Amino acid sequence: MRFYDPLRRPQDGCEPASGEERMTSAIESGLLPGTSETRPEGLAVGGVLLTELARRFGTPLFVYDEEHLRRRCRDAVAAFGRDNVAYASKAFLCTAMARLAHEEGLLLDVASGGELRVALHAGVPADRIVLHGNNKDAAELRTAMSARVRHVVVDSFDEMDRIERLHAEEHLPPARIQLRVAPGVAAGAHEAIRTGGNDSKFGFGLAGGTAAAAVRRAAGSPAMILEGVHAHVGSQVLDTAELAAGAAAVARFAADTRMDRLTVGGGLGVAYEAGQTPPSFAEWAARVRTAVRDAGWGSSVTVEPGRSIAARAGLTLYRVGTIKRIEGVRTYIGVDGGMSDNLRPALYGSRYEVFLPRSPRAPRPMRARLVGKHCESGDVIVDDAALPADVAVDDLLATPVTGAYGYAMASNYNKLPRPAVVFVRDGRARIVVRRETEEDLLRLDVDEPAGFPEPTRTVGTGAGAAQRAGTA
Ligand SMILES: Cc1ncc(COP(=O)(O)O)c(C=O)c1O
Ligand SMILES: N[C@@H](CCCC[NH3+])C(=O)O
Repeated sequence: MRFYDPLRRPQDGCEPASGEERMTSAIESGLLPGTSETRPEGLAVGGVLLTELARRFGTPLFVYDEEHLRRRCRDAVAAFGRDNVAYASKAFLCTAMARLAHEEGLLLDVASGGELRVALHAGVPADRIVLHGNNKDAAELRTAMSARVRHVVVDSFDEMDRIERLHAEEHLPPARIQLRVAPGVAAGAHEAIRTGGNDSKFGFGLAGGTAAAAVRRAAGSPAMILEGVHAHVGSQVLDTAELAAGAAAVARFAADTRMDRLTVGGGLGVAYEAGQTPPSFAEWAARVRTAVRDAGWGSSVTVEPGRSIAARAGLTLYRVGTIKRIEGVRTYIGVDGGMSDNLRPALYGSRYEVFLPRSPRAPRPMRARLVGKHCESGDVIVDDAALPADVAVDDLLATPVTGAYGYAMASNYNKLPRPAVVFVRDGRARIVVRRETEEDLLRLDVDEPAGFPEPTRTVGTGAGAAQRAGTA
């Protein structure tokens, strides 16, 4: 399996936009959040000027258009039906986001104990939460079973062992489960985000009868109430036929094994560059419905969109700090964030656009490489950025469509504090995740003189043991 090839950078499943499309202004690009508007002073989202947000909250800054998020949630529910949409919170999660998705009638898909904790903290009822993970530990399962989450999506026989132990030894209630199946169909913009093939760490393979064996085991266990099957083929999929193929494979299995429920995962792709047109929720729903019906499934289908809910609702604001022109080579524009707030270009070769919020209608004839401030040449945010010609040091820049897997995958590389996240709506901005401080960066450090192993705890004899114990 080959993931990242810097010499042959894959994109997000789309052809790169043509030269002409890359000239389009921010407003014409179709990439901005839904409530974006131009004012004489520049671009406003949610009724608030981006320049004003940067002034008040600093940069880098994640800005989410709350109305856009809500509209996407509603569109998804309209396409698939109430109780048939779970927001895949791995795309972007904080307390406010969990609450928003719940208020809009979505279930919440969480993929770890940490995500589960945030969802419960936000007040999302356990019976609206579905727990995923290819290697859930006993603590995660304990929390989920005690809280009685809607479903634990069981991924392996080892996980079944743990669930049975928790039920038998700690008398936890039986878990309502779905079985995650690897349908033998993989899709997605990059090898690293394709999940549904036979060669996958996720789920019970349909191939070789493993999934059928999992059904038999779960059905016979007092610790599990088997309610359905689940499959997810991959992420950033722009061809709904691929999503439908995965859905059909698992639908056939669900029908054959007489399941009550069928979940076909997320994966719907979004546009990252001007000129790209991703499918709508309605198109996805129509395609999947036909496919599962043809495969013999007569009931409703649940989906788990993450990216397609959150991506376009969010953008990142950066401040330009350096501009380096190398005659005959290229121009580098350095900003105050980088791969610690957007890992996707480095990880998947993903492509983005960049705009100047002070002039959202300006054409973008200039070419430059937008880079971050990390100690790494691969710290590229936009490899071949199109920008207005007058971009200067201290300018504010915006990269749209960073609402999914941006903040979610942020790190403290080079000890950069993670940015703040604000929601904007009706002319008001509210911080939903505060900016980390340098104090936060020290919070987990332990600075005590005593080390391990302690000199008195010598194990075994001889010089080697004494050396290991620190007494030599
Ligand atoms: C099980 C599962 N459901 C849902 C999603 C969400 O995918 P996306 O953000 O592509 O919609 C993922 C991630 O790919 C996933 O693994
Ligand atoms: N992190 C990936 C998506 C992973 C999907 C989760 N299963 C991305 O940014 O594209």
